[in-house]
Amino acid sequence: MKIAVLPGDGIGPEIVAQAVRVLERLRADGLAIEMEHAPIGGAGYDASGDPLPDATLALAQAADAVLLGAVGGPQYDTLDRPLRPERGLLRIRKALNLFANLRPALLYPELAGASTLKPEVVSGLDIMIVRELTGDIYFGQPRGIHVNEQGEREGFNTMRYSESEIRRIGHVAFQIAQKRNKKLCSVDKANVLECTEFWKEIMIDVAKAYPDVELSHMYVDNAAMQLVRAPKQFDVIVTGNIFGDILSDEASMLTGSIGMLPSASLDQANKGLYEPCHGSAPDIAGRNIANPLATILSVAMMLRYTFGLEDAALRVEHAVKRVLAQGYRTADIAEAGMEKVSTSGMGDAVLAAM
Ligand SMILES: NC(=O)C1=CN([C@@H]2O[C@H](COP(=O)(O)OP(=O)(O)OC[C@H]3O[C@@H](n4cnc5c(N)ncnc54)[C@H](O)[C@@H]3O)[C@@H](O)[C@H]2O)C=CC1
Ligand SMILES: CC(C)CC(=O)C(=O)O
Ligand SMILES: [Mg+2]
Repeated sequence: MKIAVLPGDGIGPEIVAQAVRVLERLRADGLAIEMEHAPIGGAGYDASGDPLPDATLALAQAADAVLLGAVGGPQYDTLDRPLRPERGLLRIRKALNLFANLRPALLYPELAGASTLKPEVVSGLDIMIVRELTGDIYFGQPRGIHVNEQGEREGFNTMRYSESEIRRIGHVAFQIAQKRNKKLCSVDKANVLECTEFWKEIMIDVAKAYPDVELSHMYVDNAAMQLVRAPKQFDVIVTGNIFGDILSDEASMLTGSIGMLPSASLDQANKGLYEPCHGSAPDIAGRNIANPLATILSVAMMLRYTFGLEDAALRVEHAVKRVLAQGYRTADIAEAGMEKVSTSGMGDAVLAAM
């Protein structure tokens, strides 16, 4: 199992270090895991002037799976924007054809008090957000900032989806729904945006191949509201790139913290890139206080989706559950009066629980 490890920036190296310890422990217990590190994002730019250096992309392409921390930081938010996502993060997603982004928002019962919602509203919460990851307004051309016909500067992006892009993410979502509670909600803004009107039309057509799955539709503004009103009405959500990006950050708070939300980004053959849903958190970087559990849970997703090692995935997930039951909390999930552990302290606890 060849794993490319790309820690990135900000808290990326801190949280990835804890996930690597988990992989090392699995290796010590017999799994044939090989890891190689490479820079991405600001680390790549600082090393070679490129947020996705050729050697990093080649390593990721040759690997079976990629473990990523996060990229970005205020030092790169200059006018020339050296880390424009289409040069780094979006580029690696496209190059590896990672069109299916799975973001499970699962509430560990031990964290019910850390959720922004009342325990009775969130207890038992288990939503799978299936986000299309290589299309939509994040990739659509044309895009840019130019002077328009009135002589005024304007910025513009293009929301677009081809039929085949919608169909393939639709099939992924329906197949996941089949294995769960056979309920799929497609989120769009079909009342205003032709692109998502088309999305809805194709989803309805894909549904014909899955008569056992109940397909519903919801506008994204309502979905954002329903997620905080009555989130347990959802089981599997399928949506486009930008809506999925936003709704998954929102859903993370139902589970206690964005530091709890892992993700898998998969191609057609389940080769995958695994990363927490959050960013590089520059506001807490370098202080050993970030929550590494989303990244550790991303390792569990890697074991499950790319390597088919369900037992190893469960071992990691059970260890996370155990440390939460034992009362270990990083600052983001600590309720008032609870003792807080550091990033590495949480890693120690997970390893001990394994
Ligand atoms: N996949 C990626 O690499 C992503 C990168 N970014 C980049 O990250 C940078 C910061 O972006 P933000 O909008 O601030 O989003 P962010 O997700 O990095 O942080 C938002 C808030 O959540 C907190 N947070 C995030 N992860 C946490 C963790 N593991 N433990 C505890 N608290 C955590 C942060 O401290 C911050 O208050 C930007 O440069 C952005 O472009 C943002 C999202 C995804
Ligand atoms: C470049 C952005 C699309 C990264 C992000 O916020 C995400 O994938 O969640
Ligand atoms: Mg995001």
